[in-house]
Amino acid sequence: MKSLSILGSTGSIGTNALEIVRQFPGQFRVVALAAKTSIAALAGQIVEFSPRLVAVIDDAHAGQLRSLLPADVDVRIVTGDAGYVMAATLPESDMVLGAMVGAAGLAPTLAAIDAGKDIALANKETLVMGGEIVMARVAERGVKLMPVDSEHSAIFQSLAGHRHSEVREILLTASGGPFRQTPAAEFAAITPAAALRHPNWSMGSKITIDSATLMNKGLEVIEARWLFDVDFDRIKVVVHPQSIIHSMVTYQDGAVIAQLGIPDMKGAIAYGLSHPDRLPLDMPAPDFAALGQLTFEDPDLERFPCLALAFRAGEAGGTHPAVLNAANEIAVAAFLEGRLPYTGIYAIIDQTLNRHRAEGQPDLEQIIAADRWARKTAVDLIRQQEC
Ligand SMILES: NC(=O)C1=CN([C@@H]2O[C@H](COP(=O)(O)OP(=O)(O)OC[C@H]3O[C@@H](n4cnc5c(N)ncnc54)[C@H](OP(=O)(O)O)[C@@H]3O)[C@@H](O)[C@H]2O)C=CC1
Ligand SMILES: CC(=O)[C@@H](O)[C@H](O)COP(=O)(O)O
Ligand SMILES: [Mn+2]
Repeated sequence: MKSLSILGSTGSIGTNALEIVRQFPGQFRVVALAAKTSIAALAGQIVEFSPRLVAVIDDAHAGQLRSLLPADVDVRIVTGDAGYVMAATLPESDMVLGAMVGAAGLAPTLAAIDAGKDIALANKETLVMGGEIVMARVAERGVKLMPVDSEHSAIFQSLAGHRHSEVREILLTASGGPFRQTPAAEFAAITPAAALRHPNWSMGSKITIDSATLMNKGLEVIEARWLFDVDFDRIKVVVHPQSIIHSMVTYQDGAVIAQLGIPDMKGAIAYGLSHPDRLPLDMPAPDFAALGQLTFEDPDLERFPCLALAFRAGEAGGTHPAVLNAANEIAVAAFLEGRLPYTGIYAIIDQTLNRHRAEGQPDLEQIIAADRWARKTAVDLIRQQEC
């Protein structure tokens, strides 16, 4: 029986993870949950899964949560950054699923590693911001870090049983998003509703917008660089609109090993939680005859410049990736609120990066300072455009 802390339990990854726990009650139990403000959903999860501890954003939401729970429910409710760290480091917990969205995932993930927990990591922003520090701490503490992001789970599976020294390159597949075939002239008029219609995956709103700009793939390139210790010049992106091949590894003899499956995150989440076992999921394999064909194309960096920007920030290193990530979070939120056009997402990140004075080999404090600076800079830039 594995005891889990699920950070981001009310989100897309979190609820899929709880569905797996529901299906395999003999394998997993939930000891801690964390969310931000989705209090009604969290109350339902507490009643169903009986965690010992739950973390929410602040005292007001803790009060709301307590008022929704039946009087006989015995759960400790904690709040804020310290509360998220408590959920991540609970002594009873064996593994922490990092499924918060955004930079908020970094501190609890590091705390969990320091506490000796195994990690199943969906929160790619953690590795974009602090990949070098995170991987060093994983090695120091000797904990397991399982990738949950579908491409990285596929790469992990495609690397198994092979020598790192024999890898030629990593091939990250990208769906291309909802605007793969949209002419650039139409980009300025793209609405949040259109950008939220991902062709293949059902996900939270931030990552769905990232998929629509191809920033998601850029963040994943940086994530792969740290997870698999491969330089940027050996990570390639290939657009594969069917999202059946989740990613591939090319070896020095030209052989390509891939992992395939239908686009359903329960596969990657279950593998991350249960490795080295494979759970008997109620999950169909792809029907290849029905699919007919799997197709591939190069990404169009002219129409999707966020991907090139992420490669540049990754290669520049230091605090650049944290700045890229923070400016992207601010710009995506502004786009979703209707305060920034789709094309403004790239513009704001680019302008923020251009103003950044980078730290070469940053420690955690410097990364957090760069994140704060980039948020403020991006907010100011968006305000100036609104005037
Ligand atoms: N969805 C997917 O299929 C995939 C997601 N990922 C990655 O997994 C992570 C989660 O994505 P997804 O599940 O789609 O996101 P969602 O937006 O669906 O869920 C986010 C979760 O994080 C919580 N949360 C948000 N902000 C904070 C905060 N500041 N502090 C604490 N908790 C917070 C939310 O709580 P509340 O509900 O209360 O707001 C919610 O539980 C992201 O990093 C994403 O890139 C990677 C691959 C696939
Ligand atoms: C499911 C998952 O892992 C997402 O990150 C997915 O990859 C998004 O699809 P895109 O390839 O469109 O970014
Ligand atoms: Mn992915």
